[in-house]
Amino acid sequence: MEKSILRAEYLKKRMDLTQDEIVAKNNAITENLKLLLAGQEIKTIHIFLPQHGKVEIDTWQIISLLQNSYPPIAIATPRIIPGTKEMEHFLLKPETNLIENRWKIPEADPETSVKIEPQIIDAVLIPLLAFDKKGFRAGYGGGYYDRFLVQCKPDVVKIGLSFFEAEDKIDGLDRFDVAMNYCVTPFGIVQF
Ligand SMILES: Nc1nc2c(c(=O)[nH]1)N(C=O)[C@@H](CNc1ccc(C(=O)N[C@@H](CCC(=O)O)C(=O)O)cc1)CN2
Ligand SMILES: Nc1ncnc2c1ncn2[C@@H]1O[C@H](COP(=O)(O)OP(=O)(O)OP(=O)(O)O)[C@@H](O)[C@H]1O
Repeated sequence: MEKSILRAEYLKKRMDLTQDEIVAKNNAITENLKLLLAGQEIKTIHIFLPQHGKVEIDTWQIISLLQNSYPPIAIATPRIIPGTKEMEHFLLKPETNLIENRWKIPEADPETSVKIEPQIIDAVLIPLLAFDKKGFRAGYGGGYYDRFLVQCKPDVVKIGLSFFEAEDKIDGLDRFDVAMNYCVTPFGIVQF
């Protein structure tokens, strides 16, 4: 199905989730991600922070788990460079000062945080609305992650997080679309 149609359909599917379903799905995604990360050698992981007021995966749960159980793993988080479709990246620590951007996505304060280069990142957790059986995704449509992922090292592990299962095929992909290596859902780990 066409990317733009899937985007609208999955925004609605998300809005229709009950609070109980959201909690259960977040817990299952965190558990499944834990299993996936246990088999990887990761020093630095890049994690998006959930948009306030929207139904997104609660990555704070994943962040707490990493900070408590795997403190040597460094966590990086993106900041949209205002007026562009580019992101820069900062270390996320318990003491990091967060500022909400115009879309109510919390971001590290660029004045007081440590900036990192995409090349040092070993794994990226990727937000998405829908994904397909080949590992392609539909996001909010900014193209932020496609621009970012090509700046990472070639063997960076690209991990999508999804509330829902795969679509057969996303149509309307373009030459910039970067496929993921895995997608973690409440139902399991999909490898591409
Ligand atoms: N938590 C989180 N952070 C993320 C993403 C994400 O999906 N989730 N993104 C993933 O790439 C990027 C932000 N993506 C965005 C893409 C488009 C618009 C946008 O065009 N907003 C419209 C309003 C859309 C609406 O409210 O439905 C606008 O400002 O006009 C905003 C953010 C980077 N950070
Ligand atoms: N590396 C790039 N250089 C130039 N344009 C790009 C690049 N990556 C993506 N684009 C363009 O950005 C637009 C949005 O891309 P796309 O529909 O793939 O967004 P998305 O993956 O849903 O969003 P996001 O990555 O922000 O979650 C498209 O027109 C796409 O061609």
